[in-house]
Amino acid sequence: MKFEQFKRHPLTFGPTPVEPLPRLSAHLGGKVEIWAKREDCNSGLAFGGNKVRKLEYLVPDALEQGCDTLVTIGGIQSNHTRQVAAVAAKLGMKCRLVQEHWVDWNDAVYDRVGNIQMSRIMGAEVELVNAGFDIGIRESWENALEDVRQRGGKPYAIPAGASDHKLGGLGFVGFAEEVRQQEAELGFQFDYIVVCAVTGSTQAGMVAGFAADGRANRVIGIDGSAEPAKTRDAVLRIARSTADLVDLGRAIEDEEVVLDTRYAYPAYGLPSAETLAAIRLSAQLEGMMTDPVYEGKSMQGMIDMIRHEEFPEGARVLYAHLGGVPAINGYSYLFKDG
Ligand SMILES: Cc1ncc(COP(=O)(O)O)c(CNC2(C(=O)O)CC2)c1O
Repeated sequence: MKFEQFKRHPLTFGPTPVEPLPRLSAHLGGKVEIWAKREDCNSGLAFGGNKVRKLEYLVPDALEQGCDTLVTIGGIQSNHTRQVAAVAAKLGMKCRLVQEHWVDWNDAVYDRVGNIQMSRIMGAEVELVNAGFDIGIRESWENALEDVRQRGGKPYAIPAGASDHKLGGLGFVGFAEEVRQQEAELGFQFDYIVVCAVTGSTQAGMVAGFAADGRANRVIGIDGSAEPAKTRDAVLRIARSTADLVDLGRAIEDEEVVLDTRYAYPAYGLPSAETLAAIRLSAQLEGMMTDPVYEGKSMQGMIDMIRHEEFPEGARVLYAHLGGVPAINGYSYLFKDG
């Protein structure tokens, strides 16, 4: 089916803005022109983010099935679970969130601020589970689905990051379509798109979407999982299934998935000194906030690649800002001195 034929339930304000980052570009030598596409400003639903764009294509399925409860999973400071809670509130549906201990981080307020705080305020049923990081299908999530059924509810199953779902890549096929329209208005094409990848369907949707004009391998994924084999497998699998779904007309080749594994250290959810430096640089030069878990690492990667001249001179690089800033409140100690 053509992408345009898929049902979309509007949850975003419309096409997300693209803006130049001239001060950051100049600070890094002025040889690469950096732009940002602001998925972090895509919706009024509890600060929005990349998952709201994905959920626009899952919601019609949930409504058609007559589901009454959105059920999903993430870490304690999951942006994804917060966005699902917001969408459930907006739709008048119940929400069950499984929040596992994905990050070995002991900030005093880590489980009381930011994303999980908002999810609770929005009325989600938040269940803390003592299990470690894994982007795969979890028993805790399957138990939650069954518990909702046992209580007479009709759950809609949303896996981590809304990624391992038949419709999970569609939102970011739409991202690619939007970029093409914006490029036509701007009068040029972006040479590269830089995006953080963890559960995979954001990059996967972009790969499938940009494959339409031969740019699949211009989507530079920056691994944030620190388990890159799992993330890469997910991106490739979801890109291939999404390409089939939208009748791309060809298979996505393995080498069309570009995932840079250099920047996820020391672990998922834990920033390095270089991540913190990237967060501060973007904030102080462009007033653009990023986060210690996801966008701080993709910003770190983009900055490092530019400093090492890994992009050709004159390249236009589009940085996909996917949201994530609410989690920064759980890392307050790291910024106590600015
Ligand atoms: C702000 C932000 N930026 C990038 C990503 C990575 O996206 P994918 O999971 O689609 O690869 C997330 C994901 N977050 C997860 C979550 O539980 O919040 C799915 C892991 C994100 O929240």
